[in-house]
Amino acid sequence: MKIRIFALAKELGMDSKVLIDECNQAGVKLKNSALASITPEERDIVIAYLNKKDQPSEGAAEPADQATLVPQREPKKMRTIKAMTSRAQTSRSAPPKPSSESEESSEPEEGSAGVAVEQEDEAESDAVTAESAPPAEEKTEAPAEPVESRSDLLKRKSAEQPEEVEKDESDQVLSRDDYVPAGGSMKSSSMREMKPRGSTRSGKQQSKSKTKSALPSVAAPPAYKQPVIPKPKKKEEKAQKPEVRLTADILEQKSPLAAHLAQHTEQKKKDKDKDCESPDDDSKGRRGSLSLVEARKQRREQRKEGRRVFAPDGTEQQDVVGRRPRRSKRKHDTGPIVHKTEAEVEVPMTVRSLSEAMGRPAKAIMSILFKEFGEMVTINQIIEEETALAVALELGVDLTFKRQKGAQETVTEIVEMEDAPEDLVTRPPIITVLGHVDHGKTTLVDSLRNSKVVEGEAGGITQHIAAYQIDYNGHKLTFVDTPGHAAFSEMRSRGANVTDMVVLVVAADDGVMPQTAESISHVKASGVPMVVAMNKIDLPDVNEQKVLQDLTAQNVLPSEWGGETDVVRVSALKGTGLDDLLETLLLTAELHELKANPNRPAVGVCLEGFRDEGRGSVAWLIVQKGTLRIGDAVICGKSYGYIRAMYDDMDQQIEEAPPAMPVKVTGLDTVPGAGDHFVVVDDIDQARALAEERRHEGRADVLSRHSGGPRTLEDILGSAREGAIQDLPLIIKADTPGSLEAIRSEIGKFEHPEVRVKILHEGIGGVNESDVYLASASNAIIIAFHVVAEDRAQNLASQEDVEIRRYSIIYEVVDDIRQSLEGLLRPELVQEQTGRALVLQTFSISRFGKIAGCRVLNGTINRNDRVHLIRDQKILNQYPIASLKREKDDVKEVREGMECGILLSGFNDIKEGDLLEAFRINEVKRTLDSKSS
Ligand SMILES: Nc1nc2c(ncn2[C@@H]2O[C@H](COP(=O)(O)OP(=O)(O)OP(=O)(O)O)[C@@H](O)[C@H]2O)c(=O)[nH]1
Repeated sequence: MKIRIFALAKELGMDSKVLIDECNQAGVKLKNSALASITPEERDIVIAYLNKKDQPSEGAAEPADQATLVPQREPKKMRTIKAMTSRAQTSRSAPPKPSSESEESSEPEEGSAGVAVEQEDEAESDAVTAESAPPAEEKTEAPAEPVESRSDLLKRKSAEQPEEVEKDESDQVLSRDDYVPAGGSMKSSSMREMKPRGSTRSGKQQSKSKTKSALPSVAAPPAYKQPVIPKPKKKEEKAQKPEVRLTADILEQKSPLAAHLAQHTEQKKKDKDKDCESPDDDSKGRRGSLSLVEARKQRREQRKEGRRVFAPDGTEQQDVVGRRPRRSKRKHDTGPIVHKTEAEVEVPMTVRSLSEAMGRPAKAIMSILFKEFGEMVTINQIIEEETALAVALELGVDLTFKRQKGAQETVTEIVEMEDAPEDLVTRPPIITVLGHVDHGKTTLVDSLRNSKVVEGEAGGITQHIAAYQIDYNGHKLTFVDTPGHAAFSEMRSRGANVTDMVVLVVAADDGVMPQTAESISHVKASGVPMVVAMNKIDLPDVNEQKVLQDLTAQNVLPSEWGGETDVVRVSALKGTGLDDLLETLLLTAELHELKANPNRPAVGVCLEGFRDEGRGSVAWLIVQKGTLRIGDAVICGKSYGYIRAMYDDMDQQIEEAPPAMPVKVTGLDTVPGAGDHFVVVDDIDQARALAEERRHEGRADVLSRHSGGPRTLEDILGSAREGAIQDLPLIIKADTPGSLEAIRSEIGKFEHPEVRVKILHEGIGGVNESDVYLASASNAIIIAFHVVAEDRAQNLASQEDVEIRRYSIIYEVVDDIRQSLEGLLRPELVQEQTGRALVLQTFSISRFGKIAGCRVLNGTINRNDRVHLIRDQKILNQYPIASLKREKDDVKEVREGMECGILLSGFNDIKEGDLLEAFRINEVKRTLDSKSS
C-alpha cells in the first residue's frame, strides 16, 4: 500500500516539501507534491536515509542511546521485527529496528520456532506494540540536546508513548501469540522486539491513539542500514487517499492539513466564481468543478433561458413547467378516441368520414355493413344515407346529416341572379336552326354568313352543334346549327334551350318530315317563337301549299293563313329570301325585347366541347348574360379553369365576349359536356372547389348506378336465374360528348328481352391502351367514332385480339350494333316435318326389342330424325330413331313408298297402325324486331 508524502511528513513532524527533498536525496524520486506517494520500501529507505543523515551529528551518544534502549526490553518478549508490508500503510511508526533476528524473522519458518508472528494478525501486532513501548518510556529519561536533532525528535515522540502504550496493554486482547505452552519452551521465541508502532494496531487502539495525539509514535531508528528484504511480490493495490480523520487540530485549523484543506476550499470557490463570470465557457468544462447541487441549479437556469415562452400579444412569459415538452411519438396526435352518442356527418359520406364523425373505427362500420347488408366496402367508398343510419343505429349513435349547398345550387344561384332593369341592354337574338335532315339547315347558315361549313361535314351530315354570329345592317344575330338527324335529337333539344327563337327549315320539295315534326314539338315545349324557312324554293317541283298544309297539320298555322307563324320562302343555295328571313328574325327579336346585363360575371351554355391537338380542351360556349373575358375563372360542368384564349366563329382571337356571342375558349382542365352551363366565379379556387364537388357527385352517381346491380348472393342467383339476357359489352370512344350522347341514345333504342348493350366505358378522344385492356378483359368491342386508336393501343389490340371498329357515320354504328345484338339472340328452333311412316307390322327381337315394319307414306325418314308417335290421332311422345334398316342393312334415309324397319330409342310398345311422323329441328336466326321466339 502506498503512503502519501503528506501523511508521512506529518508522521515525521516534517514539512511535506522538506520530506520530498529528503526523499529525492535518498534516491526516491517524487513529484513535488504533498499528495505524492511512496511504497513502504521507499518509506523505509527514506527513513533509513534520514536516520543515517542524523547520526553523524549525534556523535557517540547515539549508540549509547541505542544501547540504553535495547537492553531495557525484556529479552523474552523480544521478537523479530518483520519487514513492513502493505498492512503498514496506516502506520505512522518509525521503521523497524533492523537486527540479525529480523532477517530470520522474515522467514516463514520462524513461526514454528516459537511464537509465529504473522504480520496480518492484528492481535499479534498489538502485542508487539504494547511490548515495545516500555523501553521507549525509559528513553524519555535521556538528557535532551540543546538543539533537537531529527533522531532526538523521534525519540521524544517515542517518549510520549508510555502512558498510551500502558493503556493499550491493559486493553490488549489476548492473541495466539500470547499463548505459552506448558513446557515454557516458547519463551525464547515469544520474545518480541521493537516494532513500528501502529503498523499492526487494531482499529480500536488506533482510533484511541489518534484521539490522544496526532503525533506519530516512532520506534527508535535502526543503527545500521536498512537491509533490502526480498519478499514475494504481492498484489499491488492502487494508491488511495489516506484516511484522514478530522482531528481537533484540523478543525481548529491548527494543523498543516487544515491549512491545506482551507486552501483547497478557497481554490474551489475561486473556480466557481470564475465559471459564473464566463457563461460562454463550455458547460462540460465547468461541470467538473461544480457540486451536483450547483450543477443542477445551473442546468435549470439554462433551461429556463432556452424556453422563452411568448404570450399571444408578443410579451415574454415565464414557462411554468420549465421542462422541455415531450414530443409525441405519434405523427398526428388525434387525441383520445371519443365514442359519441350523437354525430353529424356531411353528405355524401364515405366509410371514413362516417367513422370519424361517429368516433368509431372504420373496421367496425365495415363489419356491420358486411354482416347486416352483405356488402364488402372499402374505407373510401361512399355509402347511402339509409345504410349509414342503420350502421349508426347498430353502434348506438344518433346520426344526423349535414348538407352543404351543392355546387349545382351555387351555380344555379349565380345563373339565376336577377339584374337590375337599368343594367339591361338589348342583345342579339340567339336563333336555333332546326329541321329534318338534308332540308338545308347548314346551307342556310352558311349562306347567311357566307362560309362553307357544310363542305367539311362527314357525309354532309351535321354531327355537332355549331354557333355563328352574323351582322346584318348593324344588328347582330347568333345562329345555332343543330344536327338534323334523329340521333341528335337530344342534343338539339338542349340547343333549343338557349335559343330565343327558332328557324324551322322545311324543304319546299319535301314538306314536313318526322324530324320536322319532332322539332316543332321541341319548339312548342320551349315556348320560344318560331319562324319557318321554306327552303329550296329554287327547285322546280316545289309544292308550297303542301308545306303550309303540313305545318298546319302540326298546329303551326302560317301567318298568311291567319296564324302567328311567319313562313319565309328562301333558297339557301341561291341566297334568295335571306334578307326577308333576317328582317323577320330581327323584328321578332325586337318584339320580345331581348336584353341582358353585359356588366356582370358571364353565364351561358356550352354548346359543344372537344379536344384540340394544339389547344387542348376547347369549349364552344355561348354567353347568355354578362361578358366573358380572358383570364376569367370559369366552371363549366365538371370542368374548370381560367379562360386562356377566346376565338370567334371565324377562329379570330378576341378578348371578350358580350351577351349572345358564341365563342370557342381554351383553358378548361377537361372537355365539358354539351349543354353544361358555365359561370364565371370569383377565383380559381372557387371554380376548382365547385368542379371537384361536381366530380364527386358524379362519382357518387356512378357508384349508385353500380350499386343497382347484384349486391348480394341472392341478387346474383336471381339474375342468373333470369339468365336469358345476353349483354353486348361495348367501349365507345368519340370525338365529342355530343357524339357520345347520340350513339348512346341510338343504341338505347334497341330493346329486347334477351339482349342488351352494356356500355362498359365511354369517353372523348382516341382509343388508348387502357380501353384495349378493358375490352380484352371483358370481351368488349371498341367503337371508335370519329377517332382513331393510338399506335400502341392498335398493337395491343392485335395482340389481345380486340376488335376496334371505326366509324364516321352514326348509321353504320347503329347497324353494326344491331347486327351484333341479333347475333347474340338465340336462334329460333323450328320443327320441320320430313316424312310419315305407317307401322304395318311389329317384330320382337330379344336382343333389340320391338321393331316396327313401316312403309313411308310421304317424304323421307332420316336416321337422325326424331319421330312423333301418333296413335289414334294423338301424339303420344317423340323419340329418337335408334335404328333404321332396309332389309337387313342399316340405311341413312328411306324415301316415300319404301318399306323399312324402325327401332325407336326408349319406347318398346309400338303397335301396328301407329303413325311415325319424322321431323328435324332447324335453328332460325332471329332479329331484334322478332322479340318473341
Ligand atoms: N337546290 C337547293 N338545294 C339546297 C338548298 N339548300 C340546301 N340544299 C342542298 O341540300 C343538301 C343538304 O343540305 P344541308 O345544308 O347539308 O342540309 P342539313 O339540313 O344541314 O343536313 P344535316 O346537316 O344532315 O342536318 C345539300 O346538298 C345542299 O346543297 C337550296 O336552297 N336549294
